[in-house]
Amino acid sequence: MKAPVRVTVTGAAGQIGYALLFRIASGDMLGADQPVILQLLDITPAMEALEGVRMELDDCAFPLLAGITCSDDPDIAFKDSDYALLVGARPRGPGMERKDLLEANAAIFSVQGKAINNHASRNIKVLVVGNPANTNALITQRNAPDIDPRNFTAMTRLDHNRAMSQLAQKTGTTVNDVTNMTIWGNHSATQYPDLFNAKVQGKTATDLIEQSWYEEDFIPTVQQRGAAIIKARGASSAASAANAAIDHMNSWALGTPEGDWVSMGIYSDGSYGIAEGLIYSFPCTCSDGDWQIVQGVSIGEFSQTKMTASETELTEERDAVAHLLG
Ligand SMILES: NC(=O)c1ccc[n+]([C@@H]2O[C@H](COP(=O)([O-])OP(=O)(O)OC[C@H]3O[C@@H](n4cnc5c(N)ncnc54)[C@H](O)[C@@H]3O)[C@@H](O)[C@H]2O)c1
Ligand SMILES: O=C(O)C[C@H](O)C(=O)O
Repeated sequence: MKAPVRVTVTGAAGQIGYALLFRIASGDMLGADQPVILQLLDITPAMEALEGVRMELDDCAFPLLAGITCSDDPDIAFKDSDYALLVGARPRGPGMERKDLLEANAAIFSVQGKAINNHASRNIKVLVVGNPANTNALITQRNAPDIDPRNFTAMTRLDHNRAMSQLAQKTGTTVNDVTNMTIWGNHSATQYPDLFNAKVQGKTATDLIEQSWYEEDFIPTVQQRGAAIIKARGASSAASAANAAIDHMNSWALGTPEGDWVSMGIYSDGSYGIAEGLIYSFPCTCSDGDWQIVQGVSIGEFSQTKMTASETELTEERDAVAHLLG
């Protein structure tokens, strides 16, 4: 058996937390041979509810669960942490865009970035789920200057998975037939799901569908899926968000399959002309616990316009939180 790793989850008493913790503890995220110590963070008024979640985790008798701590202090929750899932943040309600949460949530991530910088493992892998995820990841990264910026990522895997399902349904196939999906940009309504490079049973997706469906149905459906779920459920996505967080960390830690890639919001190195230092979603392969941006993906005029629009939005979000960027 491997030595246990420390996994911090913030917002652990919330609805995504409830769908996430049991899957981490059962081995879905880091593998069936990797014990975990859960370090759970929430705010002081949520401590009693968090204690209830801890009791339920105990009651599952997970063989891989080597310990649980619950705290309202980020300095304790991030101590020696190897993996961190930053979920704790306010969700949006009907009629809001995710960037409307910036003011309410941004301060959380500057505090947590500092705690990570001061207390976490130098190799920590951080996934930001709390919205607006890309810019919150940027704030976290900029407040942790002693840690490699590559270790800070934002979740666009839910959008990636949504796009795969929509394409599979349209082409009468299953998600097992869909590869090379890419979400470019921000986890927002400007995100760009790219079907020019996606494949269904090895064939280019855009050869199998009409351009009108792509532009008028597929892209808006993927872009607006979060809002559609809020409208239908009266609460934002939780189980599918937790599932995507598991997928993101699993790919990063254990690798992506040969010939395929995943979408990750990562620190831009200037690839595809995207401003360096933004947290932007790119196609990525992962191996040996590290990610690489897939190079040489073909970008036509249609794609370029949409990729730039999302980059512009991220630049605006970054400028709006300049005071928190360390
Ligand atoms: N990136 C994505 O794809 C994606 C998908 C779904 C939801 N989200 C976002 O995830 C976030 C959480 O959603 P939820 O449905 O679990 O919300 P929720 O309200 O059910 O839970 C949020 C939890 O965070 C806690 N919290 C608040 N401030 C905190 C702080 N400073 N430190 C630690 N914990 C804190 C709250 O007490 C609560 O327990 C929201 O911002 C939501 O918009 C992102
Ligand atoms: O849409 C939201 O606000 C929640 C989440 O980001 C989602 O995409 O489901």
